[in-house]
Amino acid sequence: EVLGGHYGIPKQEHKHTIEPPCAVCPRRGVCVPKIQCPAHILPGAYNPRCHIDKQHIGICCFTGYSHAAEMEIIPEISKEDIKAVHNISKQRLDSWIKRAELLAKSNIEINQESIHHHVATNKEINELGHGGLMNVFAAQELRTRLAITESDLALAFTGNIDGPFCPLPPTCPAVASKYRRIDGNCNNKQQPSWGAAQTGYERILPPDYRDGVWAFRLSITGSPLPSARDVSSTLLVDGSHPSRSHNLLFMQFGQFLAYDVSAGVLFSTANGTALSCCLADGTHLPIEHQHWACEGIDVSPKDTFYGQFNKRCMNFVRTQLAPSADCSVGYAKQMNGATHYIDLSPLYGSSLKKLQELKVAGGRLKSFHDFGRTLPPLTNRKECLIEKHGAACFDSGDNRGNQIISLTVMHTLFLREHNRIARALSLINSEWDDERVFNEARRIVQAEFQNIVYNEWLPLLLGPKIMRLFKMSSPKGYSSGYNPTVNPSTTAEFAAAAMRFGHSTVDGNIMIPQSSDVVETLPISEVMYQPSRMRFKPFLDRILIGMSWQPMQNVDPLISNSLSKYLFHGGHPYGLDLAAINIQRGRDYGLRSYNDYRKLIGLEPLGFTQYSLNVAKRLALVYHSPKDIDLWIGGLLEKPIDGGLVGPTFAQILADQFTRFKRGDRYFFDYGPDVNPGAFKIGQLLEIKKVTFARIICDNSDHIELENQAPDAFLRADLPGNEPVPCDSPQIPAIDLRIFKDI
Ligand code: HEM
Ligand SMILES: [Ca+2]
Repeated sequence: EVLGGHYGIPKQEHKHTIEPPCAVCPRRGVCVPKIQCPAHILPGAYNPRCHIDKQHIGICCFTGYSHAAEMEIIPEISKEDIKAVHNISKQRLDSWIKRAELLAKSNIEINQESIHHHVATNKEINELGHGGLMNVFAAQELRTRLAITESDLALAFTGNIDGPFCPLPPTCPAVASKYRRIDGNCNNKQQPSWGAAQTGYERILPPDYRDGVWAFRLSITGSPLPSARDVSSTLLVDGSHPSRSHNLLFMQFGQFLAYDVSAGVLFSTANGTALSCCLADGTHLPIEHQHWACEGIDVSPKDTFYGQFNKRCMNFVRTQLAPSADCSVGYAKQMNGATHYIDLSPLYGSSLKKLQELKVAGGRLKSFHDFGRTLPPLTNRKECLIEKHGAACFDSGDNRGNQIISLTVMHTLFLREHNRIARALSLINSEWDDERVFNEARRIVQAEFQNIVYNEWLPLLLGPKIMRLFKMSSPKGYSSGYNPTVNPSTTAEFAAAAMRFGHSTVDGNIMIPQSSDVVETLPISEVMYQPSRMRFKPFLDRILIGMSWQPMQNVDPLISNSLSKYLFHGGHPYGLDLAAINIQRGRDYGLRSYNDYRKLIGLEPLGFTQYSLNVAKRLALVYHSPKDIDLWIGGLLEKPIDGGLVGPTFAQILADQFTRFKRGDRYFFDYGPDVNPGAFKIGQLLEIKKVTFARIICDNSDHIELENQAPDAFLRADLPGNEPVPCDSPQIPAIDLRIFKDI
């Protein structure tokens, strides 16, 4: 094996002073898994052990579900202090913007390649982002003026401050709408902007920034961290470890889901075009020509791959910041351009403006009729790499929908599902107007999606034990567990590290069956931002069949070259390194080092020597100290937990997140009318709960070559018991839409 056998981590002996766990937590504490009570790692914290249920031990938590990052307020800051720093931050912002405008006009020859992986911005979003920046300036200024310590900053925000950058709270109707708002606002009654698009990521642990506010962290030794590219090229290798059970559809659904809940908005020029941090000759832009958001990744002249191309700089642009909803001053919080909720943002978008572009008459989504087949609408955005004749790029609620053709397939399936249901609803309820049809179809498809996430996909990721421990398994009918104090927002740790486990599951090739005995090997580097094969009639059926048979790759330190050397190469002999970008993104978001998260979940921190010899050598080659290891790297080096795909650290971060997405979402599909303004009638809910991903494929593929489908769509079709069956088999139950007749 490439990394010398067990790169994994030896089983940890628990060395607790064992006092018996409490039966009931004192002082009305709640018994939770450690990760849901980050306050337990604070010095002097008191959190006795307790029984979560018969099998699981947790800790008594007295801070509810609030996390370490938002516990107390720095008392000694006065209104006057704040006013003074506001003025300063306003000036600072003006000068930064001026500088950026000058840079945009300078005719220095920047590197144009591979700068299109990008979430769209517009004036309104950039304005909000300026609010976020002013917050950071104010925090930096306060820190130096008042000698606020880093640990104070980590714990505390100033209280509500009337600044020029406070976003207005959304106005919500007195009677909650039956339908989710497209931008995610008005879900939580007390905190109406929680989970909304363009708000900040939450955190599990406070950030680790050099200045406590926004600057990249340093090594524990005080020197800079190793280059993200060096870490990637030293610790990760290309290679194939196919999964014995999970197929490529599992991987592909994961990316679609990831983009629903997370879309880091990068800084851009004033008119929204992407920034470049590297020169045409492959070196970094001189400092005086760099935009403030540049953190171009250093590439060593001795780089095993990029060295031959004299490439010394890999483009990296920082994520924009969000002003805090409660209008307080503190460390930087990155901006999520999508709604944090699981609500199919990639299909419907996260703003009214986008939705209006996507909607058409009949309550349907705009589509492109390609000789009788429905595809997402074409777009004329210039993001598709090779603009040869007929080259297509598709529009959707998410600008990343063309990143890879198998992702475009997901968009196509759910677009067709929406239109299929809309059509059926308007037949059953002929008196409904378009708006009603659209909203009801959207509500149903969102519910189907959440059902697939929680009942099919997530159990296959985390295993039954964690599903139970975090109380995420669903009952037959309505479920309970809504908790208005739970912040549903995506965490920085989830978006910049744990959920990126998926990058390890990507295979460099997709197998496309051409006929019963010929299979085409399609390198994914040929279908990034090049989805035009979608227009080839039998392609959709073929790739769906291919992905259901083909194993995904295991979660381990093996990353396909197509991601780590050729990402978005666009015809050049090299592309970007997604692994290096993941590491750099973690530092951009102030993620703490891996060992801090181990401590958080109750595991011993690791030293180099606790890894296998080979891995230890490589780790020591790049990192100055085991306390420097980046979270994404540390997570990939862990051995998967029993019954799950990822190691314990990622598993806990993911589980914490998916509990928030459920407990913090008043519109969660299987909550009853007691909490959910859009609750389904029980009979309707039972129909929706029948819908599996296999059903979505059966109802929305072309049936040119796909007639049979494996019932467990995320498991390999060659697994015993999962043999493909005809689409009308009772093993792939269908929803009876007649139950949605409004009488
Ligand atoms: C199939 C090929 C894939 C490609 C080409 C791809 C590419 C990318 C790129 C370019 C980014 C932006 C990186 C950055 O600037 O920070 C990204 C982010 C991300 N990816 Fe992937 N990815 C793929 C698959 C997956 C899968 C399978 C998953 C999860 C199961 C996943 C999860 C994520 C997450 C959570 C982010 C962060 C999104 C954000 O917050 O903006 N990706 N990916
Ligand atoms: Ca969403």
